[in-house]
Amino acid sequence: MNDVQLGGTRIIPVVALPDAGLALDLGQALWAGGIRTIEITLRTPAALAAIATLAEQSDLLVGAGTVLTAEQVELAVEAGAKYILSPGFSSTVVRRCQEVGVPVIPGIATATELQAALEAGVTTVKFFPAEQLGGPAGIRALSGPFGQVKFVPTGGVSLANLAGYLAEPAVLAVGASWLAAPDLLASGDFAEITRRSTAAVEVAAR
Ligand SMILES: O=C[C@H](O)COP(=O)(O)O
Ligand SMILES: CC(=O)C(=O)O
Repeated sequence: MNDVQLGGTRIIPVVALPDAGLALDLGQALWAGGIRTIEITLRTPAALAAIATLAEQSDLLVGAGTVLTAEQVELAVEAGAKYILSPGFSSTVVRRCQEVGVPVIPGIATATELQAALEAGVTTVKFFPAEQLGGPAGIRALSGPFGQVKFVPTGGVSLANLAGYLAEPAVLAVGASWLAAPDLLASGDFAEITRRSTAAVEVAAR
């Protein structure tokens, strides 16, 4: 269920897209930089249309983020999302994903939430907000009692600290917004999105 193939690069750009018309240019810019997956957050009205566009017209593995309700699970999957992410843990969201048969990566911030996720049958979780929760050391600490869990740290991950996260054996991939930052999307600076992607993929390949 949770064996999401995160495109090999272990880097998930987390994107709040202001306009679905940007989706294809964004997808191409990320792909050119070696990125193979994307998390489109349901934080903007453009999100579902952007998911549909990228699912149909790009080779990126498209995930839907900030999924907070069972209805949003359905809408995201209908639009073409191949995996679902949430900032926190909701047994309702997880159950709907399991019923629909789509991999889900819920967020956790504590050992208690992680136990709830395990009880719900989830073994891959988002660690959010990662930097504020202690970064790689926080993940290492949770990995002691929860050795079977894979983490997707998100929140405060940057080019500067990326290598430290990826060096953790329990880290499946990281999520981060700096690759396709809001100011780059607003100004249409897709070349910079490719540059940032290339730099991140280079670090991940080391
Ligand atoms: O809401 C936060 C995003 O999910 C990712 O965090 P970030 O902007 O610190 O990379
Ligand atoms: C926090 C995050 O990445 C999400 O909203 O899914």
